[in-house]
Amino acid sequence: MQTKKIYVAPSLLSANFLQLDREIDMINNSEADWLHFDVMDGNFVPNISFGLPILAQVKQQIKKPLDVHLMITAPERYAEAFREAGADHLTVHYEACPHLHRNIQQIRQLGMKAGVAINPHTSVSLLADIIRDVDIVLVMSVNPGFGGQEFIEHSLTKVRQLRQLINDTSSGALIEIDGGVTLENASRLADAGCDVLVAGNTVFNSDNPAAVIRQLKLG
Ligand SMILES: O=C(CO)[C@H](O)[C@H](O)COP(=O)(O)O
Ligand SMILES: [Fe+2]
Repeated sequence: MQTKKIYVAPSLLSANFLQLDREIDMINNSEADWLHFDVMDGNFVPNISFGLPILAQVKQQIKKPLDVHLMITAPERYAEAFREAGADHLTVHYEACPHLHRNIQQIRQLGMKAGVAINPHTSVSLLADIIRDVDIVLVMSVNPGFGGQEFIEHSLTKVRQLRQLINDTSSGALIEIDGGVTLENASRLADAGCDVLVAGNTVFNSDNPAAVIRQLKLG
């Protein structure tokens, strides 16, 4: 049973886009901490979602920090544009960044919190030399590209390894888990060391999204 604060970040990917106005109001009036915004380019991942113009409009109405997850190749090309469109946190993929340290510096210099995401096959040990420089580590617990997939159980081991790495290095990074988060696995994720739960399908495809967000926060 965990007692620390758990952040909940509903993922807009599973929202009803014909009723975005209502969905954003629901988030504003809920206990959600951040709004998670998944950008996919059809190249790094086999799907295309939404991008800068939508983010800029969402920014006008949302009252919570915008947590942008870039699933795109060469994300450094767009860091400044995402800042201008309203991103508060910008997370790039380890697998998409041969110059990750430079990319993280760029994001921080632009005034955003900087995150690194790792795919299910990417080892936590590869983060040893960047862990002190990031604000967020996003552990993908499904293969990126789609909402509503099944949680990969091995992700729990990765979260425990990451918690150990963060403790050993006195890093201040938050652990964010993304993919297949449900009311059933939330407490195990919190106990393993997660700080932030991203949830798309579980929140937006429920009868009472605000109540689900509240329950997820209890871990
Ligand atoms: O990054 C993502 C997909 O690549 C999404 O944030 C993630 O899949 C959330 O959706 P769900 O909670 O429905 O699994
Ligand atoms: Fe995501």
